[in-house]
Amino acid sequence: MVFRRRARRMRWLGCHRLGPIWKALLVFVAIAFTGQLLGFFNKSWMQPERPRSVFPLSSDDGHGSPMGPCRPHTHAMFLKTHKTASSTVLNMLYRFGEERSLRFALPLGYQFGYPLLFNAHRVKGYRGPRMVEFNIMGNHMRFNKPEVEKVMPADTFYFSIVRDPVELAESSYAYFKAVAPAFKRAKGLGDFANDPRRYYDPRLRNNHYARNLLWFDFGLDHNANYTAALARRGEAEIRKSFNLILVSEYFDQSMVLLRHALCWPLDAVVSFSLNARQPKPAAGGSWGSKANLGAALALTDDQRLKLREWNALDWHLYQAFNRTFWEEVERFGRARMEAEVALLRTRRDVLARVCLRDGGKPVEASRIRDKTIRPFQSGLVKILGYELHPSLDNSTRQACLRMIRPEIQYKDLLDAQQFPRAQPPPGAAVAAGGAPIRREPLAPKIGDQLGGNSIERDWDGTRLGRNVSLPVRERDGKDRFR
Ligand SMILES: Nc1ncnc2c1ncn2[C@@H]1O[C@H](COP(=O)(O)OS(=O)(=O)O)[C@@H](OP(=O)(O)O)[C@H]1O
Repeated sequence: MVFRRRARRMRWLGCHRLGPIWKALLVFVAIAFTGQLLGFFNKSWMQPERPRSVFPLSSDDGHGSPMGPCRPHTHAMFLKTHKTASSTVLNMLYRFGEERSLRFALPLGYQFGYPLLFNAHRVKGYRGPRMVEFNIMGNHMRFNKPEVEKVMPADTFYFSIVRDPVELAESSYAYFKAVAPAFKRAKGLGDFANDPRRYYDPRLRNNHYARNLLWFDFGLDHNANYTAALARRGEAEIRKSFNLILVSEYFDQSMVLLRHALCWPLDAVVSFSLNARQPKPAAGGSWGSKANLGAALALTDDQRLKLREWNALDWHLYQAFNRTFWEEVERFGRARMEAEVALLRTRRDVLARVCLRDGGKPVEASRIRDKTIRPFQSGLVKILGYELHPSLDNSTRQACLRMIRPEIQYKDLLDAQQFPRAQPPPGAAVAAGGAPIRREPLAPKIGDQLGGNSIERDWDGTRLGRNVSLPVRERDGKDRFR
């Protein structure tokens, strides 16, 4: 009976008359249609003639909710605060700008003279106040608005990101243990939290990593004694300068707000977490050959409270901007936010399946076969990166590579694109994306103590120069002048 009905239906559809070629065609159309729905084959992924990105260039890429008639912002300044997921945000800016051939305000080394206050002359290619149109600025700096304004256009969108200071302290301790004297001397973060003043000398270079790091990055005095009035003044100053402050703990919601503020397509804010630490080992385990780092980072509730007090200025900022953030979400609409976050996560899952090996899990640098995409390593813990799926076609590979290329390598690539005449001679190391880079990121050599180092160096040891002759580090690690 059932079979008879099915046979009748097939006859009605005319399938019995279809030859094998028509059947194959039908199957192909069905696959292509499903692919479209899932976003695998949007226009940019299908065009083989030149490497394209996963991101179509309109503000409405068909994946997110429609953006309406707004025009995408192309003047953006991101204050890259430390240990706040800022490398993940910077990667989005890099991708967005690279795909649209926007001009980046790039540092001579890898940071804008950090930890000194920002100065416009730190920007490669700067020729005087607003002489050159820069679109995007986002490398680490200690914020200094009047100098930034010399570089960026008047209609620039300013934004930054904050994180709970206790989580931030943990990340900072793990990463800067070897360079911040206050951390170096303590047995562990708990030990430091018990009595920070015992370890902390405000005169020593790099100790800013150990106290009110957000406050410091925003250009404020991080050693000032906390008072409510001072904290409110600092907060007000930041509010005057910035259009939006994101919150690391609510990264996806932050991306939705950012995308709407900038009128950017959904794909521009879909990302894989970069610069993540290897997770803490289970009790009794150890991290590699080093001491038990799990114990070094363990904190009691009391120690967490003490860290909050020690970083009281940052705690104030975090609370204030967290409140504002949720007010923004309220204005945006809670239900609308939930729907957009769900879309963003679905899209990230799809891209992870397409792009990444091991189901998209981040892996230790040493396991990444392509050495040119290994992330920079620092401190006590292993910083994780990604491996690309081995069987990607060229254009898909280029698009995926953009999403996982570590910060240092990406900066080198953009630098080479913006200053093509300054390329190193043939034979220098070439990154996966075609850019010359150092073979492997070098260990950081941050200047020791105040006044102890006459040659000015960036955080990673790069010797800094002026715009006239620019030092580059070649594959052999020697500085040469371009
Ligand atoms: N998407 C997303 N959401 C939440 N958290 C994220 C995300 N991406 C990166 N991270 C975490 O951010 C920490 C690294 O921060 P930064 O990239 O700012 O570090 S750095 O200052 O540039 O070295 C680092 O934190 P820890 O793992 O606690 O060290 C990353 O895991």
